[in-house]
Parts: sequence; C-alpha cells; structure tokens
Amino acid sequence: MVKETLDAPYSHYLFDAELSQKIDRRTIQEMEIDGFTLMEIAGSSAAKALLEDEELTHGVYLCGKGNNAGDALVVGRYLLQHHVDATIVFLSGSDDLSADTQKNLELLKKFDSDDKLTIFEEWGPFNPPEEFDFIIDGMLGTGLTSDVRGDYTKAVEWANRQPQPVFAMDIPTGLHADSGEIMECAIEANTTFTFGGRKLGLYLKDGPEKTGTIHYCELPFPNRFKEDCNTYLLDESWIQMTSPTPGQHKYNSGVLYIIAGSEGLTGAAIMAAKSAWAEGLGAVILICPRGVLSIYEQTLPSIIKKPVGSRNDFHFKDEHSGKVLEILSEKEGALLLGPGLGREQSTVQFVKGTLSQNNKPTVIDADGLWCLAQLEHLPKVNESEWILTPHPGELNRLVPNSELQKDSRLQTVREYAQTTGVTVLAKGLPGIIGTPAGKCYLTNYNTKYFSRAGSGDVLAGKVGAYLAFGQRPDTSCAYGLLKGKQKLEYYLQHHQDLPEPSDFI
Ligand SMILES: NC(=O)C1=CN([C@@H]2O[C@H](COP(=O)(O)OP(=O)(O)OC[C@H]3O[C@@H](n4cnc5c(N)ncnc54)[C@H](OP(=O)(O)O)[C@@H]3O)[C@@H](O)[C@H]2O)[C@@H](O)CC1
Ligand SMILES: [K+]
Repeated sequence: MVKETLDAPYSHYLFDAELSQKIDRRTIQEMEIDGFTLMEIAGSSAAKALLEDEELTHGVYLCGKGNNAGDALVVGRYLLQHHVDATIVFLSGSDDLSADTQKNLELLKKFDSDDKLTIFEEWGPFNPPEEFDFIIDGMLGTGLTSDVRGDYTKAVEWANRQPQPVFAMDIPTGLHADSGEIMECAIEANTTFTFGGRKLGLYLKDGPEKTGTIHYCELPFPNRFKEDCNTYLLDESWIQMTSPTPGQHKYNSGVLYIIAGSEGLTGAAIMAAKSAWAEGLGAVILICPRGVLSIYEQTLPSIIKKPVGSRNDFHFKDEHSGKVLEILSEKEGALLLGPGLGREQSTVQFVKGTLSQNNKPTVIDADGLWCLAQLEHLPKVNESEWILTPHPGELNRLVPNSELQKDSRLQTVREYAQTTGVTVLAKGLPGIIGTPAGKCYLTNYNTKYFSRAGSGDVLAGKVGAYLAFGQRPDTSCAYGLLKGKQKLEYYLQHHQDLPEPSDFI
C-alpha cells in the first residue's frame, strides 16, 4: 500500500449534496443544534463579511422556498439592522416555505420597523427598485434536483443582466452541487458564500466560471461527521513546501533518472531535465538514444548523459532495456519516463521491458502514457510507486473501460487510481490528484497558461524531482502543481505578456 501524506484541513474538504445534507441532518439530530440555528450562523457570517467589505444601501433578494432562501432572509435581517433596504421576491410564493425559512420571514418582518422591506410574492409583478446596489441569490442551493425552470429561469437571466454584484448563498443557483454542471442556466456570482463545507460543484466543470470569489463560512459540524469526505481543495494555504536540504555528496540530495527524447522530440527531454535540475537535485541523469546525444551535449551542460544503443539509434528500442536497467541500478533515486519518447512500436516494447523490471518510484508522462495505453496491462512491479500525469485525452486513452469514461473526470481519476494502485495527476481544469486510497485533490487556479506544448514536460520534471527528494507520490504531485502556480503568479506580476513554458522552470 502506498503511504500517503497529504492531510487537508477541514476548511478544504469538498462536499457533494448528499454528504452536505447528511452532515446537516446528523448535526441536527445527534448534536441537537437545530436547523434554524445553523441557518442563523450561515446567514450571519455572510452578512458580517458583506458589511465588512461593501458599502451597501439596498439589495434585491431572490428567494426560492427551501432553506437556501432562509440563508438569504437571515442576511436580509442583519443588513436591515445596518440600514440596508431589502426588496424580496419569492419565486414560488411564500405560502409553502420550509419551516426554518418561514420562521425567518416572520422574524425579518418583525425587524422591519421603518418600512424598509418590500416583498413580492411572485416574479410577474416584480419591479426592481429604482436604485439598488446588490443582488442576493437565495433561490436554489444543494436542493436543486433538476433543470432550472419557469420563473427561476427568468430571475437568473434578469440577475445576470444587471451590472450590480450578485452574492450567492451556498452555491450559485443552477449550478449542480456535485458536478459543477449548469442545469439549463446559472447565476453568475461575484461572491459565493459556501456554508459548512465547500461544495464540490464550485470547483468542477462550469463552477469556476460562475462562482466568483468563494468565501467559506464555518458551521458547527463535528469533524467526525466529515470523515466520509474523500475530496479536497489543494492550495498553498495548507501545503507548506519544504525545501530539501542538500546532502554532503551530490548523489545524497536526490537523483532523478530521465528516460526521454527521440529525434525531433529532444525539446521535451531538455525541458523536463532543466525543470528537475532547477529544483536543486544532486544529479539529473538523462538516458538517451546515442543518435541524439550531441544535441544534449550542447544544451544540457549540468545534466549527466548516459547514451544507449548505437549512433544510428534515434529512438528507444526493445533491445535497449537491458542496458537502461543496468544504468538505473547504479544509484538510488527516482525515474521520469516519457517526454518526447515518440510512438514507434519498438519504443512501446522498450517501455514495457524497462518498466516491468523497474523498482524505482516513477513518473510516467506524455509518450510514456501513450505507450502504456498500447499495452494490455500496466507493466508495473507490485511494490513500485507510480505517478501518471495524463491530460484529458491521455486519460481517456488509459481508461479503456467505457463505463468509466462516461463518468465525470473526477470519478474516472478516483476509480483508476484506486483500481490500479497508482497516483494520478490529471491535468486540466481543475487539476486532479487521485491516490490509491481513493482520495482526490483539486486545484482551483486557471490552468489555461499551462496548456502550451512544453508545460507538461516542466511539470513532469518537477514532480520527478520531488519524488527523487524522497517525497511521497501524493505530495510530489501537490508540490509540482503548486510550484507551477507560484511561477505563474510571479510571472504575471512582473510581465505584461504571456509566459512561455520555459518560464515555469
Ligand atoms: N438546516 C440545514 O440543513 C441547512 C441548510 N442550509 C442551506 O439550505 C440549502 C439546502 O436547502 P434545501 O434542502 O431546502 O434545498 P434548496 O436548495 O433551498 O431548494 C429546495 C427547493 O427547491 C425546489 N427545486 C429543486 N429543484 C428545482 C428547480 N430545478 N427549479 C425550481 N425549484 C427547484 C424544491 O422544490 P420541489 O421540486 O421539491 O417542489 C425545493 O423546495 C443549502 O444549500 C444551504 O443554503 C444552510 O442554511 C445550513 C443549514
Ligand atoms: K443559491
């Protein structure tokens, strides 16, 4: 069993609707903290944040009939106390509100001593106030079960056309809490206040485009109720990147072997090797077909080169595995295999032959993944630890089981990592790390800058370097992703133009 070391704080747990509802229910039943109290804490923490950050005078509150509307009404009550007027529209009327929401409506009315509250019982007659400066979305939360319909659609479209900021309760209406799918239409929020646990859908698929800034509000849920959660948000707030201490001898501070490059594809090997070297490894050893050695002699002075085969070999062939395995056995360390290997049949056999006798912790990327997809079984020695780094196309090729492919990418990554016992770093938006224990970690930054050719090689080099420093596979992936994010942020702060993949080295 691969030992895993990432340990997310509870504030970074990602809940689907079912888990959210289950924890709500258990807290109410077992802790005897009633739903009204939870709603009060949710709404009051959103109101507090709004009052701290914004100058507000009059809000339009779009409300459904469930508890999501109750959160909005609590916000309304607190803001009313701060002289912020409220115009409320109930999309399904106010006769059939959930009990806690009903109670909060009564309370809100009692607080309105200066007639600062206007209520519309349906969408038709709703007339927006002449001046208002924000919209609260309390229409649908985790209770959304089908496509947004009827007047809810009209209200969503209206809100999205207004220049005023929209603040969503829990999750923007129309966004599915589990998948991040837009259910026909969805609110475009400037800020989303998410209660008790971040909702998974905020980070998947269309979620990141609809949520705006995400503000997590804690609710008094006992931590032990959260243990069923197996998906987490990865960010720098809880992963301190420790720099490895260089050893006395250069080979003591980490050795990474790289099997990469072929004629026409030496750039990939160069990027990966430079990226790994930049992390401060004791040695990066590039194993290459002898025919392309001269290119590396010129471009990679700090990297040790170990050529195999003859001067006429421009890609790896089946018969090179023996020599390569001999080289790999010389030193402890990790292996990165794949960038720029090419797709010759003999290379596929070489990959099979080499990996099936390799015990080193190994990162497999790019053409290495293509080669794996040509084989019936993963040629993995049982106790060896692998990280695969597929982009979405490579992931689909790796998972031949069509049932899995139809599932969401998150589910595919989770099941693949669990069934094969490898760690998966799936590139895309979001980036997903899937572990053999069935845990998944999602990134929340824009990965579009990393989609140009070369960025993947840089990432693979970093992940390989951390593995060579002795980090666990899950942590190596997290470090690799966050390092890229740091480099990107630094670049964008200091330059006007777009970064090249080499800027991430
Ligand atoms: N005590 C707690 O548990 C806490 C809960 N909290 C808050 O509660 C929220 C969950 O509340 P919830 O479960 O009441 O669901 P909610 O999202 O308000 O909507 C349900 C209503 O929507 C309707 N509906 C469904 N789909 C529809 C559609 N497509 N188009 C139109 N209507 C549709 C559906 O009607 P139905 O279809 O059943 O007739 C049902 O009446 C959660 O996100 C958080 O904000 C926090 O305050 C913390 C404490
Ligand atoms: K909402």
